[in-house]
Amino acid sequence: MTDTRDTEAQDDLVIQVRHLRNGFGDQIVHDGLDLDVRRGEILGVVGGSGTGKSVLMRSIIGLQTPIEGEIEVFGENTIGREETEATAIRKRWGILFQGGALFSTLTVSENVQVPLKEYYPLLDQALLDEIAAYKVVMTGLPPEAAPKYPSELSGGMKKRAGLARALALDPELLFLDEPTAGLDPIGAAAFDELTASLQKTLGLTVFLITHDLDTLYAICDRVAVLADKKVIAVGTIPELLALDHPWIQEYFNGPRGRAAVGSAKAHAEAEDRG
Ligand SMILES: Nc1ncnc2c1ncn2[C@@H]1O[C@H](COP(=O)(O)OP(=O)(O)OP(=O)(O)O)[C@@H](O)[C@H]1O
Repeated sequence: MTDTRDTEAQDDLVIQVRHLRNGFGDQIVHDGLDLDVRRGEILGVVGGSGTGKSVLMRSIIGLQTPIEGEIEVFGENTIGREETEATAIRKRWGILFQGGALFSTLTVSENVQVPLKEYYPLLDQALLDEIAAYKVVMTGLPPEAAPKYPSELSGGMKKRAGLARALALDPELLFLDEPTAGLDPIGAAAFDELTASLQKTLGLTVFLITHDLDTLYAICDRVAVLADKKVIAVGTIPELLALDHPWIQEYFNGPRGRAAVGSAKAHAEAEDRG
């Protein structure tokens, strides 16, 4: 995509977005947006409401056709692909949409089996049940949750069930759209820990849209900031804090930002004490 980038660094990029332009009618949401996501990182994506975080994710996963720009995932261009090629790429990622997006008429186990049946139609039912049971337990749900319907689950359990479905195909890349929204602080911290531990054990790359400062401090390797229709900065939180952009300063140094630093420090100290 860029001639100047050396091959090794490019191999290390799971997502590359260049010159992205998106809009709806007269409204331009992205204009000249660039973003790299590195293999094995948890990248937090932040920005004010309506800055186009979800539209960016939808563009990367092929649900939104950009007006202009290039997007590569796993080194493959994802825009305008033949359906069979697009399917091969889609198999390699999992998505947790805002709110979990579970099918309400299916049980948790059946929800997890949806992508398995779509991509592997010949798998027999016993194996499907077994894989679903494994994914359910892997996301910290009790095995008894598998035959339950979404309406019988708490908000946190629904998120975990959504995550189990996102992990159904053993993806390398995970998209999480506001995974802790609507969870109480304890549930949100537990979900963060789950994300971090799955990322480590499964070697995942994670694209994580969030408004949750605690999540950024607790588990994100780098943070990308969307503003002015672009990614205006990407880096670790200390790197971002060194910039004097007003939104970044207000976001990280406002009262909620300072509280998140305090809770991250307290958490680290508690871990040190064992
Ligand atoms: N299908 C659509 N049709 C028209 N406008 C849309 C559509 N999808 C998104 N938009 C507009 O694009 C802009 C960006 O939306 P998006 O949902 O990506 O924002 P966001 O940064 O994810 O916001 P939030 O943090 O509130 O979830 C908004 O102004 C939204 O109204």
